[in-house]
Amino acid sequence: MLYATTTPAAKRAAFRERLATGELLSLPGAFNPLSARLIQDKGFDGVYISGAVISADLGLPDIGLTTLTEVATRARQIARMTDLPAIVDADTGFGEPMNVARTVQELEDAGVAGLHIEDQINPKRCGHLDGKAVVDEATAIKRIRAAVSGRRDPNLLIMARTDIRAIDGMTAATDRAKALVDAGADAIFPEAMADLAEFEAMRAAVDVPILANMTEFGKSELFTTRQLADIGVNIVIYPVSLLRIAMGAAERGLDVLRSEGTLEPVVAEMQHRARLYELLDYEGYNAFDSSVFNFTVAR
Ligand SMILES: C[C@](O)(C(=O)O)[C@H](CC(=O)O)C(=O)O
Ligand SMILES: [Mg+2]
Repeated sequence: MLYATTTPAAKRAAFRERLATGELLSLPGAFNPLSARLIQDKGFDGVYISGAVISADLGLPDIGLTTLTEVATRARQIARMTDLPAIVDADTGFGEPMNVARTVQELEDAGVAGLHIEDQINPKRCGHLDGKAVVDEATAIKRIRAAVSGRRDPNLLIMARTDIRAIDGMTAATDRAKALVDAGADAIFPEAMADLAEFEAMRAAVDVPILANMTEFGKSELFTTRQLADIGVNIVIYPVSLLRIAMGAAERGLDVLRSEGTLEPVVAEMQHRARLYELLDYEGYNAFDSSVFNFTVAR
């Protein structure tokens, strides 16, 4: 009932323990708090909170228009609804190194288990678009150092994302990743890897956990969890997938309503009211309610 009961500190500690096993942890992107519950119910290891989804949800493109306040608010709403650890996309950290440190504290207060800061210039753009640019190594390092110094819970996972592969190639990407690990990054998110061999090269270059971004319609092929686990990837995210699935279904439903004047043909595809109530734990609220109202006080 209400929010999940696992504390942010416990989620962070549990996430660190799971990561230390070396197994592949699978994190679908929650496009709202309710979908975080579904992700937990289906037995995934964590939830991802995507910057692209937060932007799209507001009707905006993913080009650095969202504010720290918007991202932290959404992260808090999603993270508190699940016992799973949540990893949030902090884009470029919302400013200069001092701002990055504050971003980390705000997101830590929002209850996430980890976050990633990328090395794109401001304003950033989706990592799978062409025409990106990255900052120099010294600036990228400053962002990660600032992030690490901002954190108060040592278990908050600070992940460095590098977008340099699409600009300067794979050697630049492994060099940048090593420098970011030396700067204190707990994990590496190598953006827009072209194939499995590139993930393998990244795996060989650093000895911290690495993340694979299995976003659809992007620069990477969609590898299976088996393929990614076999080469030692530690975290896989499906950042925008649930939003794409839901929006695809919504579009098809609206077309049916428009053409047939009824949604009857698509009712079977809808989540049933009973299932929604199960996810929302109506039962729990009923029990709470009756315990309040059936309460008798001895005089
Ligand atoms: C992971 C990502 O940063 C996100 O915001 O979810 C995006 C995903 C996408 O646009 O498909 C990205 O830059 O890869
Ligand atoms: Mg993003």
